[in-house]
Amino acid sequence: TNNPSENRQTLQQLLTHLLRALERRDPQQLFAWPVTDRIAPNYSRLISKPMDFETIRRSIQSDLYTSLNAFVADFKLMCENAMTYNQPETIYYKAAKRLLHAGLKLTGPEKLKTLLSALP
Ligand SMILES: COc1ccc(OC)c(-c2cc(C(C)=O)n3cccnc23)c1
Repeated sequence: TNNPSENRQTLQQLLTHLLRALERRDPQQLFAWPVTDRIAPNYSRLISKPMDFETIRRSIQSDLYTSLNAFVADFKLMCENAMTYNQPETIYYKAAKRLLHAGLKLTGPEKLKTLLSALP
C-alpha cells in the first residue's frame, strides 16, 4: 500500500522474521548481545561501531530501519566486526563467516521474492 504506517508495519514484520531466522543460525548466542571488553580485551578500542542481534532488535522496534538495506548493513557490520577482531582460526571468526553467508542468502533477491510474495 502507499500508506506509510502500513508499510512501516510490514517492513517491521519482515525484519523481525529475518532477524529470527538469522538468530537461529547462532545457537551459541555469540552474536546475541554486545561484546564487552571484559570477554574480549580492547574490543571497544579496535571496533568503532559494535553491533549485535539485541541492538538490531531494538532498532527494528524503534523504527530505525527505513529499508531492508539498512537492516542488512547492520547485520553485515556485526559479522565483519567479528572477522576483524578475531583471528581466522577462532570459533568467532568461523561462526561470523558462516552467519554472513547464511544471512546474505536469506536476504538475497531470490529468497526475498518468495518472502515478499507472501506479504499481505
Ligand atoms: C564464550 O562465551 C561468549 C558469550 C558471549 C559472547 O559475546 C556476546 C562471546 C563472544 C562473542 C565474540 C564476538 C562476536 O566477537 N567474542 C569475541 C571474543 C571473545 N568472546 C566473544 C563469547
